[in-house]
Amino acid sequence: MDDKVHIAHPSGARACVYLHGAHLTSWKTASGQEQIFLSKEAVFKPPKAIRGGVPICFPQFSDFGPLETSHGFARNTRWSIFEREGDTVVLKLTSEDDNFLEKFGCEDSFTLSVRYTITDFQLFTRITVTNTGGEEMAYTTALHTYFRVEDVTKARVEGLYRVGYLDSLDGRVMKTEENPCISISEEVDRIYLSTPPTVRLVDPIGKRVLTIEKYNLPDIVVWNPWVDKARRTGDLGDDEYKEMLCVETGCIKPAIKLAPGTVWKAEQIVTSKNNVSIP
Ligand SMILES: O=P(O)(O)OC[C@H]1O[C@H](O)[C@H](O)[C@@H](O)[C@@H]1O
Repeated sequence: MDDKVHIAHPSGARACVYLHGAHLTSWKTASGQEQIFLSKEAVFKPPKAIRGGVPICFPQFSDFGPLETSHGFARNTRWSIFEREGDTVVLKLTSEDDNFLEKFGCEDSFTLSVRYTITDFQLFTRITVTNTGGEEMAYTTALHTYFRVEDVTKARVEGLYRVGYLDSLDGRVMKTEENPCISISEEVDRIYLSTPPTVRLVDPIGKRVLTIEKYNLPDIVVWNPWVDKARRTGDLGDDEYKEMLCVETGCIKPAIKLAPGTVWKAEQIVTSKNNVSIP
């Protein structure tokens, strides 16, 4: 059975999603430009998560939850195809698919689905969680998107000015963003809380502006491993940190609490403007 799904839009836009993790590894807009970073050293062998693309962190982001598996197990597990049509694919993972209790200590009963749709210059992602059990379910989640940038030292994230963040490199103490534009010149690992509905990633050398809109995903992680962490990360090339910037939309703090039988939905819409001249 094939382990990946290709979706296409009549404009020429294309995307590729692996069943392993429902992991989007490539998104090319109608201009042909790749928007997503995927490490040349990525390992496509479960249970290892794929380095790059869009890992889905569920039912926990990092260690924000009771599980020992960082970022949860959805990214390490094979999903099934629920729907597939032209520009859209919907993948599903349910707690009945695998023994998540024995393997990861997860007691919840749930259905998780992710829908990807592409248009000429947009990528729509919708996550739906249904609590199919009899107890309240608590979880944290994120779309851990590795955006491709031509030169991370010239890239910037806009829209987080004056937003509070937990600095994961400084004991997760709360700080406030003092810069209207966040630029990267060292390792950065921050969880911005209660962020505005739209942020922008500007990549001047790649001549592109990505607008990230989101619903029900209040938090944003900005991560770049920089030199030392890239060297320590086995499935990332030593210099590849220059070509990537993670801007991860999520629900991290506080955790979501989902009553039995209820449904939670969240969406992210990324619009990429290509071939723009940026000063
Ligand atoms: O190496 P991974 O488990 O894929 O995690 C990669 C990164 O994910 C997030 O961005 C976290 O904030 C980082 O602390 C972590 O290093």
